[in-house]
Amino acid sequence: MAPLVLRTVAETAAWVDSLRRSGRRLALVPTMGFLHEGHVSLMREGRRRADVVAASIFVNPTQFGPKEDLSRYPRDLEGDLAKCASAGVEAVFAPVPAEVYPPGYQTYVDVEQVSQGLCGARRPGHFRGVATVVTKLLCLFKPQLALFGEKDYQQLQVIRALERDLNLGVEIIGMPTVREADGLAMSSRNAYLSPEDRQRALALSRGLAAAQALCRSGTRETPALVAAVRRELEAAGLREDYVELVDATSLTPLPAVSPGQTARLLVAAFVGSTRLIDNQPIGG
Ligand SMILES: Nc1ncnc2c1ncn2[C@@H]1O[C@H](COP(=O)(O)OP(=O)(O)OP(=O)(O)O)[C@@H](O)[C@H]1O
Ligand SMILES: CC(C)(CO)[C@@H](O)C(=O)[O-]
Ligand code: BAL
Repeated sequence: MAPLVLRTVAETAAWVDSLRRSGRRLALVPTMGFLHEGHVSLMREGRRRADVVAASIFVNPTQFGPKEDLSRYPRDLEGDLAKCASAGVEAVFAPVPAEVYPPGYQTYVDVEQVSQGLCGARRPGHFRGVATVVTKLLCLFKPQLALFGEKDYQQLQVIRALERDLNLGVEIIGMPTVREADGLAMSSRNAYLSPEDRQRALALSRGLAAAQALCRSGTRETPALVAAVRRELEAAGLREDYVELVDATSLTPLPAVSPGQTARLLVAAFVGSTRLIDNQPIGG
């Protein structure tokens, strides 16, 4: 069935109220639209864990830097609604920016520590925008659970922190990265890639796999693991934004992967003008 499309905060609040009166458990999947199988995996898991799934489709202006791709970010509401329908989504919040940030809007959420490095360092203000809109969505929908992808690994840690620090009482579920058959992490921004760039973009997942193989064979020091990723980026002619090995929860940089440690290797790189990210657990 086609999902109910909610355009305003007032309509959404009324829908949420009636849902709460019915006692049904709600799962929320926030997105920026141009949906792919990664998003659909979150929706299906939400359907499995709750009675009702709602999604938001909102290209959030506050998380884009002044020179980033806000105006050309891919959009396809009609196609997205069809995908939501087939994933069993009951309602989709698809507001215009002024509905989320009306004149006089002045409240922002800063998650201090986990926002600092990685994408936070490379995209100043990005996680302030993400944390603000996600807090607003969680307050509006009051879901029992909300699902996010590990593809945006730092974002997931930022959202876990804000939920905990603000006592929002929402279960935050992190879901594994859905990949194309050749390993490329699915991402709405893959739509920007020419066929040649699409091939070159494989260097991100290939580099992470090479580092993991190296680690499994006993090389556990950060410089060697990072160099394994860099080799793949360089061979494909990609421009590195960062390659870092960090603790999987605090995201603080690690000098090496210690035995039994949960570490995460993260990469961001430009394929032409398109910035892509990927990550994976490493060691263990
Ligand atoms: N390949 C994926 N596997 C699992 N979850 C994903 C994947 N891609 C995105 N998600 C998750 O879907 C949610 C919405 O993400 P978003 O709409 O920004 O999609 P995106 O493909 O990450 O877009 P972008 O290309 O702008 O990074 C986020 O929680 C994100 O982590
Ligand atoms: C979580 C999110 C929907 C907030 O705008 C966005 O950052 C995304 O799509 O990952
Ligand atoms: N998927 C994270 C949203 C962004 O890059 O702005």
